[in-house]
Amino acid sequence: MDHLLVAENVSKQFGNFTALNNISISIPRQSIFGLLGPNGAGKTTFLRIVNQITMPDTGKVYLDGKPLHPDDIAHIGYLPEERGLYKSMKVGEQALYLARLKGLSKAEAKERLNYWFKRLEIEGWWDKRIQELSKGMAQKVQFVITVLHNPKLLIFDEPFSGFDPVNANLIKDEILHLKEEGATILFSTHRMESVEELCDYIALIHKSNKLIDGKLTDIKKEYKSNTFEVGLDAIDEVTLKRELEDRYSIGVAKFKSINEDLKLSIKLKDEETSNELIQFLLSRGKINHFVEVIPSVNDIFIKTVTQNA
Ligand SMILES: Nc1ncnc2c1ncn2[C@@H]1O[C@H](COP(=O)(O)OP(=O)(O)OP(=O)(O)O)[C@@H](O)[C@H]1O
Repeated sequence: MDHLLVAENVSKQFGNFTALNNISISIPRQSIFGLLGPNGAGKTTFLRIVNQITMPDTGKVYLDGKPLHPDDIAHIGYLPEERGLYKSMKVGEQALYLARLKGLSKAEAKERLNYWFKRLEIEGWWDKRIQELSKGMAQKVQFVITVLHNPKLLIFDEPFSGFDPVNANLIKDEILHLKEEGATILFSTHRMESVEELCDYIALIHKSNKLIDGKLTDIKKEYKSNTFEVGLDAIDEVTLKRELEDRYSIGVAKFKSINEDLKLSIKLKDEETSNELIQFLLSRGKINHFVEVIPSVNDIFIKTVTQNA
């Protein structure tokens, strides 16, 4: 597979404390990669290494097949966790200044800023001072500055923190759009619903070690347990429950439905198929609901972290 970013065996100590222990992560080109982990797991440390703010003690990072080089900063857009803009400067003035630092000519910077300000509906903010902006407003400006030079790699540390649901959705759509346009995106987040909606790949870091890594759909397949939620109007509930208990491991399902029916979660053995279960249920009543239980990223996160406490 074609990877834009490859980190190999990256480790980082702060004094006696190991912040990252032998972390290897590969990010396919034009994909969205979510870096997950509890507070203090090492996510920001990893992102700072990729941005060459922190140097790893051991290990290597490659961009486009070549070891990271200071000039690569031109190809990377980084939205850091601590949002820093000069409070007394005006929004437009500051955006132009930062765009120039990224190597854009004044005319080009203006054109791109106009485009992005319009796109994010913040045209009216050009002459406001940063100190007049709310946290979410300042973050929108910083998002624009991060993506302005069309970097091939975008790195967002908690891009949604501080945003209301409308703006969080707007930024989510922009991230998807940037991917469509060719960017590769690495971001850290604690918002599991954003991971579900955005990520093609994830890695979970816990206590400086990587515990999970891969394609999100593959990880979900690995964590699912051949369990189905069933809702049915049974002809004879008591007999059916007994029959099911003899064959499968069953529990009470928690899904909501408008029917006053029997709601069960039914775990099949590895070799059994859903068709066999449906076949069995067909003659026992009317099936109103039949869905495989797919673990959420939240479930996978909690299970993995608590098992490795
Ligand atoms: N400059 C530093 N000096 C000493 N310790 C540090 C430094 N930077 C990070 N650490 C430690 O490394 C660990 C990992 O921190 P990091 O910020 O990478 O975690 P994180 O996964 O981003 O956490 P969060 O989800 O809370 O943002 C923490 O225990 C932190 O205290």
